[in-house]
Amino acid sequence: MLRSIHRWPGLIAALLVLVLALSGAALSVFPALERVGAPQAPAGLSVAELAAQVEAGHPGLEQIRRAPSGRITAWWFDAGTPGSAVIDPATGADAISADPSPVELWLTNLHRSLFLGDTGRLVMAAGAAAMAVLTLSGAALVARRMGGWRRWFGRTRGPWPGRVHVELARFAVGGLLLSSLTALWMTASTFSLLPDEAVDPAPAVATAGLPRLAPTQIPLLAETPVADLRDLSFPSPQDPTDVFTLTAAGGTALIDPGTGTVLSSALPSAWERASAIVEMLHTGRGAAVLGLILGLMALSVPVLAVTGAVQWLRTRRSGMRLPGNVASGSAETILLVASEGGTTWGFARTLRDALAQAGHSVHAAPLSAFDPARYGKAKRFLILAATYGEGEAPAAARGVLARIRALKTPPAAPLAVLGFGDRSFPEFCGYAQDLTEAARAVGWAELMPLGTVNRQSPQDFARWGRDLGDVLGQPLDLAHLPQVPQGEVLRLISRRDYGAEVQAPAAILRFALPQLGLWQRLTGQGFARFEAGDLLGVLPEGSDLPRFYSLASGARDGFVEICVRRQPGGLCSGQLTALAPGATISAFLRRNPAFHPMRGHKPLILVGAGAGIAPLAGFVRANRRHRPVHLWFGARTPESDFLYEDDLAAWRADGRLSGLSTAFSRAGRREHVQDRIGAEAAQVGRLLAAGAQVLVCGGREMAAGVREALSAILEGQGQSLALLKEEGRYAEDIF
Ligand SMILES: Cc1cc2nc3c(=O)[nH]c(=O)nc-3n(C[C@H](O)[C@H](O)[C@H](O)COP(=O)(O)O)c2cc1C
Repeated sequence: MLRSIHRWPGLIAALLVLVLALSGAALSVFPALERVGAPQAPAGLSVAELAAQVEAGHPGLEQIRRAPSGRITAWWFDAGTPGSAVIDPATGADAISADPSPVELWLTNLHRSLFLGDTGRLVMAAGAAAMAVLTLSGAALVARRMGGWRRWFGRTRGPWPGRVHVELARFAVGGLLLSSLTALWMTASTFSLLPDEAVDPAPAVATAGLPRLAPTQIPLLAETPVADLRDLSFPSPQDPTDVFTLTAAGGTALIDPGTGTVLSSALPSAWERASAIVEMLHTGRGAAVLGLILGLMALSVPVLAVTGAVQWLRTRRSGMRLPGNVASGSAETILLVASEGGTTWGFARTLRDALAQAGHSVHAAPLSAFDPARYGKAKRFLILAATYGEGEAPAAARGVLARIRALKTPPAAPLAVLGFGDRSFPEFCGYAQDLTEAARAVGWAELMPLGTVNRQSPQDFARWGRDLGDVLGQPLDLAHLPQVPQGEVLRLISRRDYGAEVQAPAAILRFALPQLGLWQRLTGQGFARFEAGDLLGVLPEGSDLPRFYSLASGARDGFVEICVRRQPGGLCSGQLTALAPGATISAFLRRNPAFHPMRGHKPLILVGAGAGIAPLAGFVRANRRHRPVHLWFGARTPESDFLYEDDLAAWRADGRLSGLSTAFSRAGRREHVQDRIGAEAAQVGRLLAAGAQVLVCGGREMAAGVREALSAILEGQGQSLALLKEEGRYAEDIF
């Protein structure tokens, strides 16, 4: 609910709020410039002295006004010609032109009304209202995410768009709320919806009709310091009944020009005073530093808009929306989902529907939104969690384990965890296991022992559903039809074959990028945005289960490239390695953020064997900034299966690859890549000491050997692989 309140005004009024924020930020500079540029009155100068000095230079003086910045402007009528200037109060002489800056006028018109008069003012007021709703709902969402208002400035976790959004929001929210609420007040004032009009003094009774006194002879003008002055109007020489009108901090007075006596006066009402304060807070006129701070905060709005939109698109893309969700505070079953590719959300939907049909109220949410304080009516927690990397959390759920481990009191309602994984990975459902152990460690009661679903098996899921039904005391039929991801057609443009002579047939397959729609380009969906190391899901003919291949190219390369080793009896690898140029396949993209080089210029140690070179070759190809990259590559013989041999030589020559070490198991020294790493331990050690990140891709045995070789080197440096992993400096992509 709160999220919808935040999302919809944000999406609908985004442009309006952006115009308001950016023009407001630009306008905030003017009061500061005026404050710095305006000649200030010397201390103790009275209004009478100032008026006398200005009148000496401009006998036809009509009005003097002092702005909150201290800037004094005078208007006069000289020989039938009107004139005006900013006055230097120290001398009474003209200082600079009183004409407002055309840029400021243009910006003010844009900011107030989009140049559309009253209609524009109402539109901008709607923008300000949207901004107020956004800031209030945003503040509540930040507090919820951080685990309460008291942890407002706590550490943020999770994927970057959400993190940047929260980091910025918590600093800017106060200023944005102040700006939007004061804008609404000022609009109400403009449309006379507030009783804040200036209280005029009662009309003056007749003046004495005597000749006008000099300003210095008028007691009230002599007593009033310039610092209190707002406005002083002079009586018209042609009208003997006209008076001096002085508006100062304390109110407005009408003064008989012939006697200097106050004929009538009025104090400003509380509303008028409040409106003056609101105007000062909004415009920064009279509070230039505050204005600049508010302007800076307004500059966060474009970043908030972009990160908010990216987050929204990501959520949509990963299917994290189950319509008809019950609010977190009223649901009895809390269903939390940790997913990277989105398929677990399909299972969550089936489970939610079955539970709802059985009469349960279910709140489904991403696991990253887990917050024990929010589930007032919870009777049970169900966590569906996929596993990535090497037994790790999907990117969106990173940090949740630490939050569970830090719980002082576990939720009262018991927990069941269902892991989604693939038995071909060494850490089958490793993340679900970690969640179960963390929950047990903090004393969170178990509703059911850990369940697992291998390769999205509907049978495994149905079996777990029956067990859950037994615990709930009512049958639960979970008939889930896994959704086959929508593939796009990729056409093969070239292939390079290797390894047939050494019984390790493999091919580098290069496909043309599919045609992209405008929406895909704008949102970065599908093949619009990918990097080497991401995964290509290929749907083989005759199976609904996709097979994943690491990408050897990024979108910037302009093609989609993978390496495929033909597995004996392998359905997908058999079909792929039989493709002729011009043939097509159906495939989709899956991001794999756990296996990307970290940003920066620290060295990369790339280790791969056979077809495992694919993502590593992609990293080298993308290394246009020439960070130090050293590749250790293993194959059988240099003649048969040295994949990318020519490309590697070219990248070595142009500086994208700084070092290449090869290991051939059936030629020369007859060694494996891990042996080469051991033999070159000194160089590996130097790179590790320089902060290198290690990325390993290949078979399981090779990865185990590499781990062992690296551990030996790290031990010598007082380091460990576990430490490296913790710092995000070691990642594997194993098949
Ligand atoms: C790059 C990658 C790494 C994976 N790592 C593991 C793993 O270490 N252990 C495991 O059991 N499953 C692993 N899996 C399998 C996924 O957990 C499994 O396919 C899951 O159903 C995906 O759910 P999702 O689509 O909701 O993210 C991995 C899958 C991919 C694509």
